[in-house]
Amino acid sequence: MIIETDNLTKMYGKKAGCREINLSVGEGQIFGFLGPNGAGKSTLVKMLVGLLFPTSGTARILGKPLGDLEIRRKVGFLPENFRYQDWLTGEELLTFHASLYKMSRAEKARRVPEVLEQVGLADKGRQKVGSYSKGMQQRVGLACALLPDPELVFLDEPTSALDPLGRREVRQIMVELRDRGKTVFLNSHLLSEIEMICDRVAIINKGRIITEGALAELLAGAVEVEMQVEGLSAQLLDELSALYGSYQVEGGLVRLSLKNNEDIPALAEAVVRNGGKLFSLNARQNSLEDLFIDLVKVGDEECLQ
Ligand SMILES: Nc1ncnc2c1ncn2[C@@H]1O[C@H](COP(=O)(O)OP(=O)(O)OP(=O)(O)O)[C@@H](O)[C@H]1O
Repeated sequence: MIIETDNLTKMYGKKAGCREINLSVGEGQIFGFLGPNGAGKSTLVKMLVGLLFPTSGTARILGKPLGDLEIRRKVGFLPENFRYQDWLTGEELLTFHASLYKMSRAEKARRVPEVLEQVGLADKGRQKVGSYSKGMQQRVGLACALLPDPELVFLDEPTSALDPLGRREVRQIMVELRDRGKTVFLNSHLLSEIEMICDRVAIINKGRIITEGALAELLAGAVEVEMQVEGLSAQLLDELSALYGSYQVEGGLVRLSLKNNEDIPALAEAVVRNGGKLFSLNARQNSLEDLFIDLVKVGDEECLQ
């Protein structure tokens, strides 16, 4: 495992940053870490990159305990609130970060132009960071994170300042990293972005992980169906109720939820067998946004009880 945490907890005085986090992130995947504002995402990432000490619990990164210096050289990090030295040029900033990574002179000379190219700033390296747009500053931050060709890279909202084209380019960079066997730990509020590229996700709310798994499996459940049916008999409605629990009828439209796509043929068959005329059937798979809102809402309601 590339990241393994065991009951990792951070308390800020009496307030929890995150509690009893047990996560495993495997090699060569893009792992999406999401949660509402103040849920504990940055707290966890800061502990994993060594900026905060856990209050209790342990974690291993690339097989070594937190704080191992050799491992830190193999880890990249783009923080959420990036702010770099305005007076340095892009090249100078990267050269400084390369020194922090203890790169040799030759390595610096090779990697700095490479990462500038990778993030689309090849012709801006001699320009002062203070004159960069917000999107360019985010790109140079990403370049810092990619500098050591990391085995594991933490990206906290890496596309928040980028235009749609820039977002696509950064997604492409993340996918390329994964294709080269690297692991990307991605914090993002852009659920569509997470849905597009992540292999696994975890959702955190109020400091605790509330779900974790392969994205495809998490989204495999609940399919919302809307059917236009003529001839809705009591017998048909009884069967729908017996098979699928609740349903709603409005005019000739019937709406219900199925556990997954596999149940669609049986539903159509039940309508026809009970004398219904099926004019249309539209099925919509739950999106990550639906899942996120449902889970976070349930968590909040439980807290109020
Ligand atoms: N230095 C700190 N001192 C006290 N409380 C803190 C500190 N940093 C974070 N917190 C609290 O810990 C909780 C988790 O904060 P954290 O910044 O990890 O959330 P987040 O999920 O990253 O939020 P966002 O999406 O808004 O960036 C919040 O309740 C926050 O107020």
